[in-house]
Amino acid sequence: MTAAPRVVVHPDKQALADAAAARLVTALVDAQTRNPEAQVALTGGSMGSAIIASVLATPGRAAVDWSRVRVWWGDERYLPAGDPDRNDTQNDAAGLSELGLDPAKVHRVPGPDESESAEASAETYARSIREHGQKAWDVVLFGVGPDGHVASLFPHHPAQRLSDAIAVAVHDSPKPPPDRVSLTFECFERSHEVWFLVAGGDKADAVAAALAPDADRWDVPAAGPRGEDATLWLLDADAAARVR
Ligand SMILES: O=C(O)[C@H](O)[C@@H](O)[C@H](O)[C@H](O)COP(=O)(O)O
Repeated sequence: MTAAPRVVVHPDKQALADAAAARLVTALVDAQTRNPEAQVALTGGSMGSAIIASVLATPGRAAVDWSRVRVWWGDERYLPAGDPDRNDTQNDAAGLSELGLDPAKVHRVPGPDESESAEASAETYARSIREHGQKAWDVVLFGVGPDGHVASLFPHHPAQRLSDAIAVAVHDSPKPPPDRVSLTFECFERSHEVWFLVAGGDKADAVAAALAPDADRWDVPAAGPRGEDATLWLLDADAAARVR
């Protein structure tokens, strides 16, 4: 069973980031009372970095034992380590490296400097998840593109359809760069909580389409992932403008 989507609207992007950060701190503390380690999948985009900056500014963050948090990414642009366009580089710049994480528990997707191909990278990443990624993610964060994409699963792109796999190489992405590695819908099914963080009027149509009762993830990938315990759409007022 998965949880039906619930919508939470905040006045603006900063309020959304701050509230999501407080929520994340609480979720990680909770997860650490259930299990030795909390497992979180981060996202790129401006919201992926905004939540990290807000976590850093939240006094409550000291309640989390950051050395017992395992960090993953839902997708990565297939670029060399440290490239400014990589999701992890942008998250690092937002303050990820200042949280006190154990670098051995920060699982980065190998780029072309560390793997022969996006396929090989996806395989290596999937292997790490099998080894260290417990039974389920505690929290998976997603940004949503104006086209309704999540992670690197794009509308009508064949990579969406891969089954029996944890991670997939994505080529010919409609958004640059063309080569990426993404977790699959199947992998995201193992999530306790799935949170979509969406701000801005340019996302209003995509949000409404994803939340429509007859939404199909082939057309609107953001309609796909759901958490077992919670599926939260954390929006600012502009992104929520067309939600009924
Ligand atoms: O891989 C990418 O090209 C981006 O990371 C992308 O997937 C981003 O997460 C969304 O477009 C939401 O972006 P915002 O958070 O800036 O709205």
